[in-house]
Amino acid sequence: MTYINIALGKGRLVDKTISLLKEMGIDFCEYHSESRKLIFEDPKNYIRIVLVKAVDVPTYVEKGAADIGVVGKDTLLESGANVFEMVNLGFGNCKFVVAGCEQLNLYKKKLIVATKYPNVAKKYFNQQGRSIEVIKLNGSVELAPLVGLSDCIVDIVETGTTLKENGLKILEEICPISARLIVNKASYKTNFQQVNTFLEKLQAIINRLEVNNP
Ligand SMILES: Nc1ncnc2c1ncn2[C@@H]1O[C@H](COP(=O)(O)OP(=O)(O)OP(=O)(O)O)[C@@H](O)[C@H]1O
Ligand SMILES: O=P(O)(O)OC[C@H]1O[C@H](OP(=O)(O)OP(=O)(O)O)[C@H](O)[C@@H]1O
Repeated sequence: MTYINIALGKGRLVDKTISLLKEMGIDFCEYHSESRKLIFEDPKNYIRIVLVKAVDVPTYVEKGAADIGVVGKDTLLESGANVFEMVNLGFGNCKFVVAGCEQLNLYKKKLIVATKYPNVAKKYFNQQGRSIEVIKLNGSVELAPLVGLSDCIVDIVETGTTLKENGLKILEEICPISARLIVNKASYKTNFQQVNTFLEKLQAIINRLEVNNP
């Protein structure tokens, strides 16, 4: 048996992922949320987790540094990584939207869009034949239209609190988002049995949780 390496983004998705793994009988006894350690192992189950920046999860998996990754659909779409997307984990639910001031004309000639997700934004507008100028930001994106940096934003919305507190509205919905389990293409072939057993166990737990929590 070899270890299965799982890349997890340090951040919002980590606790739910570790709880889900625990339901599967996989336990990283040394792990706690304040730890600065980046690798944890469950030697009984041959599972190792590596904690990376959320945006880097697709890279670790595509390049084979991890066999499996847990990543938001937003990050996955933006990365365009060449990986297998295998399971919708059903948490980390939010949605991609275009947001701005209520009276904004989204069809104005040169729309300036601020976003952490330039590829997603370009694809969405270009598919509709609308050309945009993208300004790439790394956070606090809601600020951009308020200070005249952009006309609107493409970002994720969960509760809507950030938009509301900054006087912005959802103008268009792009697509729903949730956490996804991704698999390296080579690992899926060369280590099929071990990876597939893991996926089957995981799917069974997700099905059970859905039945108990519809
Ligand atoms: N407000 C939110 N509500 C629900 N899910 C969210 C929210 N923000 C992000 N997510 C989901 O959780 C994933 C991980 O978010 P997290 O904040 O940990 O990383 P990040 O967005 O890359 O942030 P950072 O730049 O701080 O590392 C996102 O890719 C998205 O799928
Ligand atoms: O609808 P809400 O529940 O308010 O959540 C949405 C906010 O959460 C994310 O930001 P994050 O907290 O990751 O901060 P960031 O500005 O650094 O991206 C996202 O970019 C929104 O700003």
